[in-house]
Amino acid sequence: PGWFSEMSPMWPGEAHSLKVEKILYQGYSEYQDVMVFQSATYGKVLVLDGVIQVTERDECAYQEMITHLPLCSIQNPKKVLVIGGGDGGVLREVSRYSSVEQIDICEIDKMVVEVSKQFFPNLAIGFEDPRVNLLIGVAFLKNAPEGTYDAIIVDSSDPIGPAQELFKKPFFETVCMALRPGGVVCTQAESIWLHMHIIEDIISNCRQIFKGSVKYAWTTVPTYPSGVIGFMLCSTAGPFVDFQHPVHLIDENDDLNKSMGPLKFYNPEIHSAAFCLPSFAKRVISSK
Ligand SMILES: NCCCN[C@H]1CC[C@H](NCCCN)CC1
Repeated sequence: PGWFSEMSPMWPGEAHSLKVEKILYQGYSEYQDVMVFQSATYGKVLVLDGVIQVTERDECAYQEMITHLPLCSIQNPKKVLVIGGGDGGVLREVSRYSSVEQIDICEIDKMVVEVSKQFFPNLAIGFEDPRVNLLIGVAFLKNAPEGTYDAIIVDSSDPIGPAQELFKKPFFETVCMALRPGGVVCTQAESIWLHMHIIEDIISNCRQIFKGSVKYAWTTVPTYPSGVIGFMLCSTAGPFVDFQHPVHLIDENDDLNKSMGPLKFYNPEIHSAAFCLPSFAKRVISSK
């Protein structure tokens, strides 16, 4: 009945709208307002504090890129940590790797997990993998184990709200300590059309903390404001990581991948292309 418009001070003067067929859930967790609606053309939509998180139609772009950009850049990831990601989509993508032995996920809001399990079975399937350990809350981050993870994926919402700490320097230091030498992190890194200042801050923090590679990639997600979303890819000191040329090819015929269904978005060419930037962004990002 009507339209949902995504308005926010984070993208002033613009709003992406989706035609609503039916509101399926509305609730308040201890951290944020949670809503799910059936849209006319993008499937079900998850909204937190008025901000679109995932839609069934285009979530593949975000979940596949934020996961495979880091994991295809290293050999044989074994231990993976997901921060945020309570909808389960990133877990689904991480579970495609037979080399992975342990997937820890640290999500602040258990309502996101419960709502995803109820309304987004194709994302929550990620929680069914026996390698997954779900930790609710932030305590884990306060004393994350050092030098443990091959890869950390920070699948966060935006700087205004519960995820604001995940965009600050101390958090990047915690992530760096939790990684093994040559380990990689991939974070949700906003939009080059909307947030060049946020991106500049993230880049300068990351260049100070991560002594390996620091690269920015981006992709298209129609239902995120400005239609694009970026990723910050960093590696710690140790074995060199060339993010722009994947060293691992996902084998779509192995059992794990078959059970997750074919990749809808990610492929090796779009992996490399994701690091090509328009001049206005390249000028800022490469110079930092
Ligand atoms: N697993 C999906 C989690 C969703 N991540 C974020 C949801 C909010 C979205 N705002 C985009 C704001 C403009 N860059 C960024 C991705």
